[in-house]
Amino acid sequence: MVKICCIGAGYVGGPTMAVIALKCPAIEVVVVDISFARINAWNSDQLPIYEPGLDDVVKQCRGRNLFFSTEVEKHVQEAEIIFVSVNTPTKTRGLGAGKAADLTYWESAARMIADVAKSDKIVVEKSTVPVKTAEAIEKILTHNSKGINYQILSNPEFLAEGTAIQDLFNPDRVLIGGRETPEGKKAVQALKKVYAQWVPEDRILTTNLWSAELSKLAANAFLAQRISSVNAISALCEATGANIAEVAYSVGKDSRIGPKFLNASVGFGGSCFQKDILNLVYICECNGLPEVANYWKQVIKINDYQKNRFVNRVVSSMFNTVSGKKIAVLGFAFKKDTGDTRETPAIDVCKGLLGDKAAISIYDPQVSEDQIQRDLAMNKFDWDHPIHLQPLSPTTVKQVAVTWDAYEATKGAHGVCILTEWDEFKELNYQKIYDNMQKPAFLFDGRNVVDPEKLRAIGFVVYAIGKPLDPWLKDLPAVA
Ligand SMILES: NC(=O)C1=CN([C@@H]2O[C@H](COP(=O)(O)OP(=O)(O)OC[C@H]3O[C@@H](n4cnc5c(N)ncnc54)[C@H](O)[C@@H]3O)[C@@H](O)[C@H]2O)C=CC1
Ligand SMILES: O=C(O)[C@H]1O[C@H](OP(=O)(O)OP(=O)(O)OC[C@H]2O[C@@H](n3ccc(=O)[nH]c3=O)[C@H](O)[C@@H]2O)[C@H](O)[C@@H](O)[C@@H]1O
Repeated sequence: MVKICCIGAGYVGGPTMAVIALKCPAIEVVVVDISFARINAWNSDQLPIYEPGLDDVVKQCRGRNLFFSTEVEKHVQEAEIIFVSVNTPTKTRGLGAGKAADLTYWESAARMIADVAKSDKIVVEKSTVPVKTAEAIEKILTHNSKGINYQILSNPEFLAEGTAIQDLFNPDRVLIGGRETPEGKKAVQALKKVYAQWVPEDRILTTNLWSAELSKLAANAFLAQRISSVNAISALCEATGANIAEVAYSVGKDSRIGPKFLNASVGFGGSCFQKDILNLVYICECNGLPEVANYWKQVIKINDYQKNRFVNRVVSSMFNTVSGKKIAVLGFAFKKDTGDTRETPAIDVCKGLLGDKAAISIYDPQVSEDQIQRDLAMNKFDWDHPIHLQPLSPTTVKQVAVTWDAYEATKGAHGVCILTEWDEFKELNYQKIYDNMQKPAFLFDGRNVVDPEKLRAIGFVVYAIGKPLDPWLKDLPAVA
């Protein structure tokens, strides 16, 4: 039986390996992690991440050919193929701080593999890494190889959270990069054989190592760029009376542009877009390409601008101060159908409102109070380090309350901010919410989930990203 080991039982390692185990019953898959809490959760009925369809897949194969363990070295030693899916945070100190990828966790995984291996291994980069990382990993592995043959492959992951299982079952493409030597080609074929169990052959792309590594960074940069592009246009819509929904629809109808990823929002979040673009920017700078670096940097700048613009709209609409006012925040996750809050725009919006001394009441169907308090207390980029290295009981932010009900969160509030596009927010009884709020009652829709006209008919003052402005806001100065 072929044995696969995956180092890192996170959002990528867990679901990816569960799907490999499901689709390849003849392969034994062990997912290992240094976090006992994470592995315990993977072995329980309460999985450590919320992902539609994941419970089902895990239930079908856990204990059969899918295992979760903290015995990292044992399983690394036994495996023929080792996926490495550990964190690759943005560096917070030293050379490249605030931009470059911190490869500490990757390096320690590679050194551990070199220390314990007793047979030939295929080592697969599953984490998103800078171009040329494979070269560094190769050096670590072969420096003291004891005659062991290592082949490094780049097999970046393209799943999106909230649709991970669907994406893994039916990927647009699987990308495998390897060395162009006979041994390299053999390793590529071995990994291709795994995916070919369920992915049509024409969707399995094989390239050289550097193309595979760079394609992942480029794909995320292109996706994020679309959001910043539509968000930039949303600001112009508000200034001119155009409607971003109509503009995005008309633009997306061009088959060369396409309709996806054109939803204007309060800004993109998630663990990767910002991190990967910063990483790309750093790589461009290191390669003497400042113009290219600045081009991509602008995608991040517009995203920050969009989040600031939203906070400024809230504060300026409410008589230029939210001090002591209750603001309800509906949605804290970075997108719907996930409990993940990494780099969620809600963090920046809440911090902005707290900076103006608002009292915030937050409701999200999948995010716990503990997580929200951690997020609001944590320094930038600190979240992307293994959980056991993060402070256990962070200081709680006193002006923040977390509720488990949207009606409770909005009761007595002066304003409501919708920051995640959860489906249930479309179905709320907004008349009831309005009746229980302070007047004038403000609603700021950062995800365009409500119909502004219907809410205005109830009596709300409504701001919706990129939509024609409420008469209330029209006379206020443009904000940026
Ligand atoms: N979250 C996502 O949707 C996607 C993430 N990626 C990339 O995949 C990589 C992992 O991301 P996530 O799964 O979201 O991170 P994560 O933080 O959920 O999981 C990483 C896991 O690795 C473990 N770990 C760290 N160092 C270790 C070591 N030396 N030995 C054993 N375990 C170790 C941590 O304890 C943690 O559980 C990143 O490079 C990310 O950019 C790529 C595509 C999608
Ligand atoms: O490398 C990664 O981590 C992954 O990053 C993204 O996946 P993810 O961050 O999980 O979620 P997305 O659906 O891409 O959404 C990212 C952010 O953009 C926002 N978004 C998305 C689309 C849109 O039209 N408008 C918009 O504001 C979302 O609300 C969310 O905050 C990519 O879509 C995946 O292909 C990639 O594998």
